[in-house]
Amino acid sequence: MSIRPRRSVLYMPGSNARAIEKAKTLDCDGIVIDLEDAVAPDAKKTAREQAIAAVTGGGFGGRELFIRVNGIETQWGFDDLTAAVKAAPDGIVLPKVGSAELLEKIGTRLLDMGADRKIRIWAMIETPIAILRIGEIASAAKDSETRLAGFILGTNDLVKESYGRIVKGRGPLLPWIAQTVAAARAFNIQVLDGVYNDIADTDGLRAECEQGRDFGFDGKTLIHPSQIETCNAVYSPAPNEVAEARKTIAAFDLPENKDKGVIRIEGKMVERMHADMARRMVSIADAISSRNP
Ligand SMILES: CC(C)(COP(=O)(O)OP(=O)(O)OC[C@H]1O[C@@H](n2cnc3c(N)ncnc32)[C@H](O)[C@@H]1OP(=O)(O)O)[C@@H](O)C(=O)NCCC(=O)NCCSC(=O)C[C@H](O)C(=O)O
Ligand SMILES: [Mg+2]
Repeated sequence: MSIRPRRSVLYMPGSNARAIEKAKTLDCDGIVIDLEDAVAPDAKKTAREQAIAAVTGGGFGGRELFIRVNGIETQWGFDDLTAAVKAAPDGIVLPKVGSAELLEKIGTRLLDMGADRKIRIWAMIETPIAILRIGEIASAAKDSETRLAGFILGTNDLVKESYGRIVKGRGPLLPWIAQTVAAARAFNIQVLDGVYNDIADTDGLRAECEQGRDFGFDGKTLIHPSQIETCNAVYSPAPNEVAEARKTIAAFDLPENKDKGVIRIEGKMVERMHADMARRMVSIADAISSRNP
């Protein structure tokens, strides 16, 4: 089982050259250079040029590199996509995806452009229509030409579009969060949680990271370097959890347990599915410790 850590994925505006440069030194697993909502209309062209120069220039080590383009229907979308394809980041993030057809259309366009096969597509789930069609959108991953690798939740836009409010604990969003994670898992794609806007509130960030982790997210998107440490800590399996996982795997590997579906370890019932969960946890822990930032 090979897993790439995506505990912490930091956004930065493509227009902010200092932030892009600083990202090369930060302990995050991924970086999203944003051309969309964090960039004012007058700065769109500069942001695109800076994003492309940064990706092409490299220097980001093992951090996964994403460019978030403007929606393809906007005046900037097509030029952003064309430029991103040339720069060839690991992922292109599409904002406000509302249908599987859009992903198919983008997939065809990437093929026509001769885009490097390594470029994956990440769909932002941030509109009510995306929530209503979440299973259908995730099912686009069955068609490899869509290159759909994962979902990124856009909680700011979701709250805006639903006329809701951002509240501690995210009560109003929980059904949508659950739907998004379930759809991603059903079609075997990754899923990253939305951002936490209150940069100074470390306790609130920790609570939200824990909530997202417990829902099953692979990691969280972030907006400020100060959020990385907390997020990495929450999304890294704890040493005692990893030790327990290794014990579970070893127990099922014993010859006497080879044909058993369930065993008792230190007083607890453990089934083979727990061994599968343990293997996943160990893979994540190994991937984190062997990563090269
Ligand atoms: C939110 C900010 C505008 C705050 O900026 P500022 O007050 O200037 O930050 P600091 O002075 O605290 O910065 C300290 C140093 O850290 C660097 N920095 C700051 N932010 C970043 C960053 N995101 N990436 C890399 N480096 C960063 C500063 O350059 C300072 O460094 P130094 O010069 O060495 O002192 C700002 O943090 C920011 O712009 N954040 C990202 C905003 C963004 O990209 N938003 C888009 C995605 S959020 C979203 O909406 C998701 C989704 O679509 C949804 O709908 O929910
Ligand atoms: Mg958004």
